[in-house]
Amino acid sequence: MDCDRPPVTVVDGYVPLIDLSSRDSARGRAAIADAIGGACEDSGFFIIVNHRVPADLVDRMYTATYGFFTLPDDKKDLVANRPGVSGFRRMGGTTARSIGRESPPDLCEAFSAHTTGELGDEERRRLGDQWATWTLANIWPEEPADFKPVWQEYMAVIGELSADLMRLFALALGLAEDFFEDKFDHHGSSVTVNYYPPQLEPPLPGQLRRGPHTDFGGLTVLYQEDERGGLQVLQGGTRWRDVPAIPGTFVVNIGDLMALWTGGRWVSTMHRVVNPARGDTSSRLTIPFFYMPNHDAPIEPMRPFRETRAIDRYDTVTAGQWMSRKIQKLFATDA
Ligand SMILES: O=C(O)CCC(=O)C(=O)O
Ligand SMILES: [Fe+2]
Repeated sequence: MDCDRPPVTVVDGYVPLIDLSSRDSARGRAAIADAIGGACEDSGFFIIVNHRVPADLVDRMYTATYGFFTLPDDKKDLVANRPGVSGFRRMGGTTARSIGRESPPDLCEAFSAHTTGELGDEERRRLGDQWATWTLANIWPEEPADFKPVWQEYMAVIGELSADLMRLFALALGLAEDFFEDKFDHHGSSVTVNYYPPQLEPPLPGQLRRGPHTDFGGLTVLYQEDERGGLQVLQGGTRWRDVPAIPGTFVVNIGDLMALWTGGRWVSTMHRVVNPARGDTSSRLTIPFFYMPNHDAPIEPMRPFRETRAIDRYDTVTAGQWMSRKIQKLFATDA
């Protein structure tokens, strides 16, 4: 790309499309960082194109994951999440509870694995003493046969992309590019896939595919199935905007910890996934990679932002405590 051309294309005025192709040159990085900074102050959401994640890897990840979710339930239950392991959940939780709202459970199945999930028991025990998903061992299905290697490859590649996005975030905030490196050098990120099954029955009142929430961590890189939208992001506290599903792109949004670190200058925006129109019985699969900082990273606003407005920290001190509190609410079986 010509670095003099702005790297942003406005798709809908709220969630811009940012072209990452010039990210090898200092000039290109500065222009991209500028576009990212604008988006993160406004909506906290943007879409990336020319991200260099091989299309073939995304295809293999989609195919293996879709293959798993469309197995019979008894096969999926072989790798059901249980104490000490991640894995399959028939119900993806009640996401609205993470923001203190009550609703029927989300119409969603989920499968999770963590970047720390392959460590030995002893090493995982050292990742904090609170209940935490990133201390869970991964559990893998035998079918489809390539599920585990494809997920591992995908997590490594999107982890690298996320680390570079954090370097661009640092530039956007006027910080040294490596500013966030020591906050993510033993990160416990996860892929928690959402499979939204065909809706053969009408949803209950107030029931969504995923209820309103903000993401908890540093940033999220989301693959959404082409042309089957549903993701909406809140604008101005009242207006839900559709996030376009554009083939070959990822949606990136920042999580609560970026908002906390920047003293609220960047926004972690509420989003949700709405149901398809009645009679539309298509399923939808999305693959979010949640880039979570080290569990022991502090969460007070970073030095340049200490004087900006205070935000609710739930009196938590570390990133791990914050994320653990949020995740527990989401999966609580009673409020
Ligand atoms: O499925 C989607 O489009 C988004 C899901 C989401 O917001 C999440 O998993 O945090
Ligand atoms: Fe989300």
